[in-house]
Amino acid sequence: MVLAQLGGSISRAIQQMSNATIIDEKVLNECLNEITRALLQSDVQFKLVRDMQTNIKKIVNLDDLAAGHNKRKIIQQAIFNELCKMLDPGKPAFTPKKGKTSVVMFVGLQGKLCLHPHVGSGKTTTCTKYAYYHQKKGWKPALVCADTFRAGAFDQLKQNATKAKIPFYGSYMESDPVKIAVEGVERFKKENCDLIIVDTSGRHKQEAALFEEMRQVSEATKPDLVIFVMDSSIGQAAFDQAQAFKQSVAVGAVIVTKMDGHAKGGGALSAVAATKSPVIFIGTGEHMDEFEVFDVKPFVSRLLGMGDWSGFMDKIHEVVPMDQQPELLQKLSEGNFTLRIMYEQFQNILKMGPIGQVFSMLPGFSAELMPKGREKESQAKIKRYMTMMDSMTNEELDSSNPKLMNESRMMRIARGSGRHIREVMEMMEEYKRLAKIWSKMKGLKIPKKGEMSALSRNMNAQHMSKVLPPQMLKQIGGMGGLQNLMKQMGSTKDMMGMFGGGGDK
Ligand SMILES: Nc1nc2c(ncn2[C@@H]2O[C@H](COP(=O)(O)OP(=O)(O)OP(=O)(O)O)[C@@H](O)[C@H]2O)c(=O)[nH]1
Repeated sequence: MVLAQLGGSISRAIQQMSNATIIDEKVLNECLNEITRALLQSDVQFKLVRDMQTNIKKIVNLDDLAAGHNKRKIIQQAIFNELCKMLDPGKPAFTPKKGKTSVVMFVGLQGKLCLHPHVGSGKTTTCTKYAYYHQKKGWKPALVCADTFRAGAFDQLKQNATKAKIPFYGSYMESDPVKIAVEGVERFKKENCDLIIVDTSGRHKQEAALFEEMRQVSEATKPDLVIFVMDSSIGQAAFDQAQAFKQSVAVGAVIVTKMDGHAKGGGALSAVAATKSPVIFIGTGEHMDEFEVFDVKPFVSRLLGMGDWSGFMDKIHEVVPMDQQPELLQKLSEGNFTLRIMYEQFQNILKMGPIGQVFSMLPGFSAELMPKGREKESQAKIKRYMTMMDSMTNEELDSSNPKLMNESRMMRIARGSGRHIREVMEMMEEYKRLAKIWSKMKGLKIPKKGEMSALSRNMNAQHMSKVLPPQMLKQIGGMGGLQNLMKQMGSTKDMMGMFGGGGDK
């Protein structure tokens, strides 16, 4: 079961429970059993699932709930909290500091239980993604290839590093991974790199030999952080594998790769439990920038189909150039999504990568504009749209009234750009679709980065109702239910917490 399906099953179970006129023990048990089934099917370890069920039952004591309490809300919140707890080991991972040298060692198994035994966990790719992510933020990362077992590992790292313009170290001749690791770390310390990343072997003749090698590399390089890289498709094997690494080296964080694939994602939860370390990033594709910071609450919100405002805002900050941000956010909060804004955003997309990532974070919105695996086609489409928009007048670009674009205007644009009128119409449909989504931002106070709580303070039920997916709103009991809920919760901040946007970052 893919994670999205897991989310769907859980949401359905909650929905079914909410439809019941009276929520008694039987209804609660049915709901919990449904959720348990979904989690087990997603490869979450049995013990974790059982504990979660017990905990929810403990928190939600139906008899104790005085009449008038919102049982649904309590149960829903309990499920949300328990899922968060599963993914949050309670202590944050070591975070390297810019300008201060840190050594980060990556470990992970090739994964003989993977669907494709010849494919690695994605460790080497992830090392580069991690380096690239930090480099974009002004760090001076460097890559060391201490995988001497797999022929081609150094070439792969070299290729990736060269593409991203990140210094690297490795050897075709030397067969001692410890020696290479130490030399590489020494060299980059001298060169004042602040993030020295050591990639290690993922396969060996025997697993015991691999773990011993990890122990030696770790002892010799004294990493500040050891990151366990796990393929999201390893399933139930995740717990044992993660635990085996934890016993050899001090794993401090987890990165789950291939979250874009068709794998069951539940193993991630098990890896967290086995290593008592948080997931810090997830890999969402083969490209360098398909790498996302992992935050528990927004993730669970997204999992439950509740949308992820904070991730969305972060993406805006990442994708839109700094100097354009205030202006764009201002325009959006006025609700005027013009063709010119669309044009400017297309420019950003072409510069920065798929906006599908951004839109997929909006509540109830899937990445239709840039479907996964069809990025090239989508880019060509965007370029085509931009050529057509180049033939538009300022009046047309700055209007937010789609009625302005009558047939004769569209004919002129088609002629001017050498495209068919059908294509201009298609673009206008795309514009209307985007405008509709962005119009939900109208009147919304947009926070600066790091001011998420400002957003929540300024959210009222009206805004909330606009951005929540309709099925969710129904589940809460429509506008009235939402207002009640917000009153009961005292502040909208808690509400946003529940929907994934709460708290300062
Ligand atoms: N779809 C998808 N593919 C990924 C992701 N991360 C890595 N890959 C692909 O997975 C394959 C294996 O990645 P590698 O980085 O070579 O794996 P490795 O773990 O270093 O391999 P070993 O050294 O053998 O352990 C490559 O084809 C990568 O492009 C991801 O997040 N999504």
